[in-house]
Amino acid sequence: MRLLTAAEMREIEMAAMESGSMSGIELMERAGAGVVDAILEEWPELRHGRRRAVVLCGPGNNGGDGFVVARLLSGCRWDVEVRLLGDPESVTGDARANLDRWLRIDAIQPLDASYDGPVCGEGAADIVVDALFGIGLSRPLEGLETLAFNLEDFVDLSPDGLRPVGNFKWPIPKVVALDVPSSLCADSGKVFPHASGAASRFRAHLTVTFHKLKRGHVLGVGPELCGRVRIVDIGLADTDAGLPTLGPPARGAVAKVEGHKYDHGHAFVLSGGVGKGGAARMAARAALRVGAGLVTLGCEPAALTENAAQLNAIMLRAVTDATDLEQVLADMRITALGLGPGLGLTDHEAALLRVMLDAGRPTVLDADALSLIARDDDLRAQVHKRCVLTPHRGEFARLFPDISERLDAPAGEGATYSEIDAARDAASEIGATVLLKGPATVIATPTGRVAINAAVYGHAVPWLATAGAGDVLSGLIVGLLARDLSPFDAACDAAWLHAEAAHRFGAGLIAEDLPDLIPGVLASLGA
Ligand SMILES: NC(=O)C1=CN([C@@H]2O[C@H](COP(=O)(O)OP(=O)(O)OC[C@H]3O[C@@H](n4cnc5c(N)ncnc54)[C@H](OP(=O)(O)O)[C@@H]3O)[C@@H](O)[C@H]2O)[C@@H](O)CC1
Ligand SMILES: Nc1ncnc2c1ncn2[C@@H]1O[C@H](COP(=O)(O)OP(=O)(O)O)[C@@H](O)[C@H]1O
Ligand SMILES: [K+]
Repeated sequence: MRLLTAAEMREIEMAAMESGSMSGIELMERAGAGVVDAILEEWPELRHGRRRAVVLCGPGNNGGDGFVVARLLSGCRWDVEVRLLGDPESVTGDARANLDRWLRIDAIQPLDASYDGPVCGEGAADIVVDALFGIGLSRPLEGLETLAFNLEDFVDLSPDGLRPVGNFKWPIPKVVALDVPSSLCADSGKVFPHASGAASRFRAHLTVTFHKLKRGHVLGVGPELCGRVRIVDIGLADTDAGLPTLGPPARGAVAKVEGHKYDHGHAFVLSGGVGKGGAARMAARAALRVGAGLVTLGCEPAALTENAAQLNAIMLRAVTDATDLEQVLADMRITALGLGPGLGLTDHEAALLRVMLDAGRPTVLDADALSLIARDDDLRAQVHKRCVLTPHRGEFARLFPDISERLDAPAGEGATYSEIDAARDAASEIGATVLLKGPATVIATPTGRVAINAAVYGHAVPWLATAGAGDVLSGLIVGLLARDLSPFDAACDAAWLHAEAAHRFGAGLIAEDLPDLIPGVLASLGA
């Protein structure tokens, strides 16, 4: 799956039109027809009976698609009301041609403060089509602040899809967004606010997009606002434009074909103190499950008994202080390091972190290790290019406050800053691979390589929002680093394996389940 920016989509469209293989009007017709098919596939019951649609059209080509949808639904004997935002005279080009075709069928109504909105109750629409703005939206919304209704209200998550009105419960009109819900930035998954400061957003039950997904469908609040997404083929050539989302690791990257255990690397995971070892134990187990030949957990002497009671295949090593840790790491057969989960935040842990970074080996920095780095410039300066940092958004904000501020700002004028930009800038600033966690996890290197694991829509794994899931991810990366994968490949493959394992398990997942799901995932890759 490839994610396009709005500019990439326009380039593809322009190339098709310039080559003469497709005209703009043909593309618009295919887009509108694809939307109608998608609606009827999504809700087959709408194929029967006299149905009603309200189509909200904007002044550009997104509105043009809306006029096509209105015409085609009307051709299916639907009652269709078209509402246009702005002056009809300002509609030009292919959208104008389709507005004119619609005007030969019926009149249009203005979409302004005089309109109360699609009703919910008797005479309500079955479908509300949001064709106001698509990929052309590039600044805060104008002209919509006076609307008396809020489309977000229609996307009611009530399980029966009904809303009480008076003494009755009525079906809620289904909101279908064309290309993107109309306040969503197609490049970043952020929301454009209203120029007036009004807070309402457009949200849909179903978003129908064209040719390929756009970045905004996957990033930020995109998945929340889009509902479900369908992609319509409008006959544009398949190119290698866009950012590919991660797929399964190649068998060669994860299979164990031959060799001694030391040929598959030795991972060393540093644990927290007494009663704090659970997170590191889960990370160590994940490292072993993903194929590291050996895994050793280092802990303070007082925590040895507790850890020994829980571990068998994972070796234990007491680590008293920084000098002792230096001796452990003098063993060059230790090929990857991991620390942070449950580690602690005192000077003692800071000293251990310094030794781990000094070792210069592939190292995963997670959780408390990230917080230690965020508050100590000397430690931060020791981060090197063989490190992988795995912050969630809170840790990211502590580590990269300026970048985080840009990321949190709403969409404004011009290019909008996304998690992709943020991860890339963070990796460049700190000189190491950064994996920014979330439903869409972004991995970036200091040289500008970037990848995204999109656990959204059909691949959504909300059950990963569970304590310790991130600790397991860090362990998977340590295991793959120990096996000599590059920081970027280890982070990418681990992110995919982690989400895939969670997806297979589904509801009820807890972090402890995750390492033991890895063999099933590896087996299906032929490893
Ligand atoms: N590309 C393709 O291959 C295909 C594209 N197709 C369709 O075209 C869509 C893109 O169309 P588009 O480029 O005309 O942009 P669109 O989203 O309609 O918005 C632009 C209009 O909105 C206005 N406007 C902008 N911001 C505003 C604001 N904040 N507040 C108020 N107004 C604002 C802006 O005005 P202006 O900036 O010129 O003042 C302009 O009039 C795409 O999403 C898809 O649906 C399909 O037909 C299939 C093939
Ligand atoms: N809703 C979600 N969809 C997909 N992945 C998620 C979701 N919520 C959390 N995750 C993933 O679960 C992990 C949680 O990590 P983290 O926030 O560090 O938790 P913890 O510190 O408890 O281990 C990350 O890999 C993140 O990408
Ligand atoms: K739209």
